[in-house]
Amino acid sequence: MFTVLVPPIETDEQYDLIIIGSGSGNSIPEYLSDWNIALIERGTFGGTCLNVGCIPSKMFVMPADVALEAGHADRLGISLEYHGADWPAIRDRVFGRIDPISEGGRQYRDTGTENVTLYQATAQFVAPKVIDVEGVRMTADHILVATGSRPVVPPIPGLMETGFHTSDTIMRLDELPGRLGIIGGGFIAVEMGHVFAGLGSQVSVFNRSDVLLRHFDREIAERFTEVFSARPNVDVHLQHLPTKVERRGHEIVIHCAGEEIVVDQLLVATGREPNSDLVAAEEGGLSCHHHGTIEVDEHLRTRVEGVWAIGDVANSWQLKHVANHEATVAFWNIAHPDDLKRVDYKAVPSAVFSNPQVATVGLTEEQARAEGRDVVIGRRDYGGTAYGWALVDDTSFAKVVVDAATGLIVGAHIIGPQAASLIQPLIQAMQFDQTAADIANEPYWIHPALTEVVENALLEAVEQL
Ligand SMILES: Cc1cc2nc3c(=O)[nH]c(=O)nc-3n(C[C@H](O)[C@H](O)[C@H](O)COP(=O)(O)OP(=O)(O)OC[C@H]3O[C@@H](n4cnc5c(N)ncnc54)[C@H](O)[C@@H]3O)c2cc1C
Ligand SMILES: NC(=O)c1ccc[n+]([C@@H]2O[C@H](COP(=O)([O-])OP(=O)(O)OC[C@H]3O[C@@H](n4cnc5c(N)ncnc54)[C@H](O)[C@@H]3O)[C@@H](O)[C@H]2O)c1
Repeated sequence: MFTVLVPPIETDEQYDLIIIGSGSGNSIPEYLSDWNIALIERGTFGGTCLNVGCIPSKMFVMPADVALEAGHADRLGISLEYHGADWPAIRDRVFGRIDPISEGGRQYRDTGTENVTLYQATAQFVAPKVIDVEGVRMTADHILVATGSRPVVPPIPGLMETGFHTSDTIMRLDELPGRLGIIGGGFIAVEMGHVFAGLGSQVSVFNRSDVLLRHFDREIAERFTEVFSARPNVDVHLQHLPTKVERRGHEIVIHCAGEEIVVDQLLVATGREPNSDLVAAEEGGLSCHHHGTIEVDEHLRTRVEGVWAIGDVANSWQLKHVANHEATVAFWNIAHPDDLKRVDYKAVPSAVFSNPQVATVGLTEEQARAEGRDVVIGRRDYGGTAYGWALVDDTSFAKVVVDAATGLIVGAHIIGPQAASLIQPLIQAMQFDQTAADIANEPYWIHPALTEVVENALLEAVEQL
């Protein structure tokens, strides 16, 4: 499998294992406690998820959910009023929790783990299996590349001169902006759009496709777009991208489809690119796909013997639970060359923590049909179950895509409250090859819990088999 075999090399430093990146790369297992390890991190210790990604963003989503729900309380017959957010207090609570965790992790690796040497600098390959860290050349029997990804900036005229935020900076704003422009219509655009609109900013979203969340099941993307666009403080521009952005004093003017939209802050959320270039992967003999991810096999080995890659720099999922799974597999394989494990992408789920919430696993209905599968669709509105009546919900639903030949679930998609949790039994079923009929009919489903939405979607599919 390896196309590059590297003979022993003389360098300044020699380790058993070099790890580049302290996000998922930092989950060093106990069984490596007697290995001599170098951990190299150029930025804030702990990586994206902890510092600028999953964790802080969800801590902001929660107050936005509560603020939005206050505005919906009248449908339950109670009167609540949202009086606004103390943004600095929310921000300081979130980062007051997170920043010490990052710093604690940094200190632990710096002085608390005898077998680990922490370098706070940029690592770059200068040759296969040779890394340069600020002039120090080092090598190791194994090198794990876990350098993650970074925001992509689209080539919109005036953007660079005007200045803008990405997800790296938007959560640390000094004050809640009165008006926020967002370019993009994917995960970050709708999660951050929810946060700011929910807390009171006027949010204008600019998205080049005809729906938000366009990679999701079409019916889900359309429903999401409809509900999100109807929210207070939200203004969605579809099928048009800004042609120019400019600063006028303290304001930013976005030119789009003949209109000028004026905002106070601008967030660019148009995808993330892998940090393979930051580690000079090609100098190290590694080969990259055209979009920049490092090529790995099912054991997470690169083409250079002893060099491994995981997480956003190696996969296109760009999800933390995938990076975590890959870290577990790669560390195991590094330490157990005679018992290599394979990565498992059989049922990779994801969830968008916007409002409404969305969760997905497996094939969309369109993908399943495009593959030529004979599928049946089971669908249930939240409003068609007892708990949905309690919620007074008329927009949420769950949908399962079931292979008619095998009875197996090939995809599941949910939009609505607790979608990310509701989908879990369907992920389990797909992983363990349980049929839709088995999981609909065999276990108890608690009455009248919201999970009855999933049970009924399954039953509807099973009736058609
Ligand atoms: C706003 C936002 C919200 C998200 N929310 C979710 C979510 O809810 N659920 C989910 O599953 N995923 C979410 N993600 C995605 C998730 O954060 C990433 O998939 C995950 O963190 C990737 O982990 P990683 O270990 O590959 O990389 P990272 O955690 O990014 O770690 C890479 C580290 O390598 C360092 N580095 C890079 N180059 C070098 C170099 N040359 N030398 C030394 N160090 C280097 C970087 O500084 C960084 O600290 C979110 C992402 C963002 C941006
Ligand atoms: N809840 C979660 O799991 C979560 C949350 C946030 C981020 N993430 C991860 O981080 C990744 C990055 O998030 P994201 O929202 O930046 O990416 P995304 O891929 O979800 O969405 C990118 C958006 O930008 C648009 N776009 C792409 N190129 C463009 C261009 N040149 N000009 C204008 N628009 C363009 C796309 O059409 C899309 O709407 C996600 O793919 C996801 O894997 C996950």
